[in-house]
Amino acid sequence: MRMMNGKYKPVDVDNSWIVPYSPLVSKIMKAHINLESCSSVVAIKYILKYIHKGSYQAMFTIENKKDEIEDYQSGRYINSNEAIWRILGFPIHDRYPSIFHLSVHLENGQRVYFSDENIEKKAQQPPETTLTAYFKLCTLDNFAKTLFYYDVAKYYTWDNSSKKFNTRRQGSPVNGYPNIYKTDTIGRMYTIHPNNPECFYLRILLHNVRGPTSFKNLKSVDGIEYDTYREVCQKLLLLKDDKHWEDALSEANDTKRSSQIRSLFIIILTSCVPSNPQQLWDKFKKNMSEDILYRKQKLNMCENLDYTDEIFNETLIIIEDGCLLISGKILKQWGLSSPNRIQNTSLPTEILREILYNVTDLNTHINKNKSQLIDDQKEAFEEIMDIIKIDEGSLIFLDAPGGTGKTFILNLILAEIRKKGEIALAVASSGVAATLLHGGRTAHSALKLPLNLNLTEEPYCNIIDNPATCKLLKN
Ligand SMILES: Nc1ncnc2c1ncn2[C@@H]1O[C@H](COP(=O)(O)OP(=O)(O)OP(=O)(O)O)[C@@H](O)[C@H]1O
Repeated sequence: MRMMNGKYKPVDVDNSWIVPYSPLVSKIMKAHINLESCSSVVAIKYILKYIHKGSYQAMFTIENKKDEIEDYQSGRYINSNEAIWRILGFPIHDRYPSIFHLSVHLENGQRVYFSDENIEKKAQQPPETTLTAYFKLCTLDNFAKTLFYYDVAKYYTWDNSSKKFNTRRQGSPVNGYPNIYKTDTIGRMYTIHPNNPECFYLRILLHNVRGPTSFKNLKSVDGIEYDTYREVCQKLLLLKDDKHWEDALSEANDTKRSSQIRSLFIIILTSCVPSNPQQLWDKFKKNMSEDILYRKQKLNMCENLDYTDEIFNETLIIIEDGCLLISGKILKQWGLSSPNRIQNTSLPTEILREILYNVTDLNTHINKNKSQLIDDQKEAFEEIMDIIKIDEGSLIFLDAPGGTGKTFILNLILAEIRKKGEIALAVASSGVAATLLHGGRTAHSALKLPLNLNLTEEPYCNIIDNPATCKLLKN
């Protein structure tokens, strides 16, 4: 009976259901054998499938789970292919050529396992790794000096107990070096992700520098020692240029705002492994700082204010904050100079506003107006300048009838002081008066004078404890 569409259907069983038995063939082959003639296209199945179909699958349970031998024997399923493979004694598995793993780490950056008992000893003398042993080998062995790190396993074996490389005793001899034998062993350095930049560049150097004797030695090229492995890679022209990143930033510069260019730079730094971030920064720092410059120009009411180190420093702080957020790394780890965060807090716009005058403009102003001074003005101007030069501090009252040139002299004095990069705080009692003085502000604003003296018993200037304000007033 056979199930079809939910119903049993009767099946006729005839001779075709019986495996044919041929006594003659069985006798010739000395085995029970079943011969079938395949005359249709279905034969292809027998030719291709049965040779490759491999083991059958089986489900089974293991009662005594603690007995590993029993588990193995009960669970092992040997199919015909595997059985014949074993009967004929073919190798079960093979690995060729052998692979030897080589550690890559920064100086004192190797992994050290320690316990409470041996922690001090391990700290004083960390165990050798294949890398430090390779450096030692290159110091002592002339042949090793000719090798790249990845080649060392071909000629030397690693003694794990003494943690050092020994010359091989078997293999093919090497011309010119008696007692050195070569094998096919492949040395594989562990992969280092570019997010670990210095180690990544160290690995590149190990692939390209023969016989280094120390970490320090790897950092030296033509007798010059560099600070970072990245610089050495650049010096040896091992890194690709950053043209495509330059193009990306240039393109962004055509259409994007400064903050967006900064974001792109942050992404390039954290995800794209640029070869020379410093060069990218130098090229695009102005584009990335435009909004900050604009803000400072507005704040200082000075359109001539140009890019300064403080502005770039502020940009770098924003970029570093972005990098920290994405990858937890500071700019120094990409070979960029670290922003000065202290400087940023102690040199705010308050001081910048007073020192960032355009010297050319000031000189033009002085040259134009100084020669116009009349005798009285000249006398007053020179006397005041002399007092300022003595630098002992004093109170000077300049009084004259209205419209006789007091403000004219004051602006000249301000320009004379400011052109030397010194601070001259110009204040006036009213906003209108303040606009007449170059860079003028109201005294109430600059000195935080109390607005209504009648309201407080002991009036005082509300200057908060800010080093920048103190410095400004002191100067
Ligand atoms: N030596 C000079 N040469 C050319 N122009 C001058 C000279 N001195 C003053 N002036 C001009 O005279 C005008 C009045 O000068 P200023 O405003 O300095 O006078 P003031 O004494 O400050 O006036 P007030 O008391 O009303 O504030 C200004 O336009 C100024 O440029």
